[in-house]
Amino acid sequence: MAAPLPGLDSLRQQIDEVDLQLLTLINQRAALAAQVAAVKSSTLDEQSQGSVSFYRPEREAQVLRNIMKQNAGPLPDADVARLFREVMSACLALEKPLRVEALGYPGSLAHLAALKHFGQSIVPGQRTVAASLFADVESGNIDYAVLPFGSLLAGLDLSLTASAEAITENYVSLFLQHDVQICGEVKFLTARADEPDPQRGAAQAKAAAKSQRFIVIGRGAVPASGDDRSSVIAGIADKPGGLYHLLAPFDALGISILRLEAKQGSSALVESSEPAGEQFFVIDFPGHFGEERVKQLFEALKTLTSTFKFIGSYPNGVL
Ligand SMILES: O=C(O)C(=O)C[C@]1(C(=O)O)C=C[C@@H](O)C=C1
Repeated sequence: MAAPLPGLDSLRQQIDEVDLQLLTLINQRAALAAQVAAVKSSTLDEQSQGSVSFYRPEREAQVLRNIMKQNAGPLPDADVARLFREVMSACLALEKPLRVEALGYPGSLAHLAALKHFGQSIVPGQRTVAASLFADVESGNIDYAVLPFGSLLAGLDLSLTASAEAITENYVSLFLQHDVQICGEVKFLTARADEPDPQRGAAQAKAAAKSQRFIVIGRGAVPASGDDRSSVIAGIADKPGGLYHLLAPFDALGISILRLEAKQGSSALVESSEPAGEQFFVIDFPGHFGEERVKQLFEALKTLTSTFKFIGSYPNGVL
């Protein structure tokens, strides 16, 4: 015969006890984070060129990956990661509340992506013009911005995100004009690949699920997290074989390409100084700018391009 189930009152009493332990532990953690802040403030951070970076995306990615790796259940990895995401968000807010703005209206996907990436304890904002976000991140008016990026733009539900005018603004020219870097990516699955919408079919649902990607832009480089990707903008003369030659160093150095996006009609994108007929590519690949192989790649790409801009090494999205 099965052992009798414990009574409801006894179980709730145990939950109360565990909650108190959690409360103590969470506050212990917050007090440690406050000490980290004091240490950071007392040592100028080279990465941030003189100002203190309280937000450390590489460390946050490591913390969340570790939690997911150690998780023995019964809570699923994604749920524990979300809970720890919020704990870290509150700890960081104690160090310094971050001002994070999203490209989109309140409740837009970009806004939700900002909360997903940074947690609820940020000072959120949103706007519909990408250019002002780039300028304000660069000047320090805001700490970070979250923007839809890449092939996402094509399939995005405009009503959920921002005006068509805002999202078709060209990020390539903005990255070339402003000293900002990608410091994180947020994958946002609006349609789950395993639950296809019968109206659209499994293949489209999968494609849609994959396409929802946002980037976080900030100032300064992000140290390696151990599982990183990098992005560059490469401008080449728009002629046959150009892309073939551009990709040769990736092959030679054994670096795979995670994403390649062409920006056509580029002569109109960047203000007058650009040669007519230049074609831009945004290329994502695995690795961090501090790795020897990636340094060699950059040297090779510089010799093959009319415009070359490194736009960030950042942790592969965890949540
Ligand atoms: O490790 C740090 O640098 C911290 O500031 C602590 C902490 C955390 O709560 O774990 C908080 C904010 C950072 O973004 C990363 C991690």
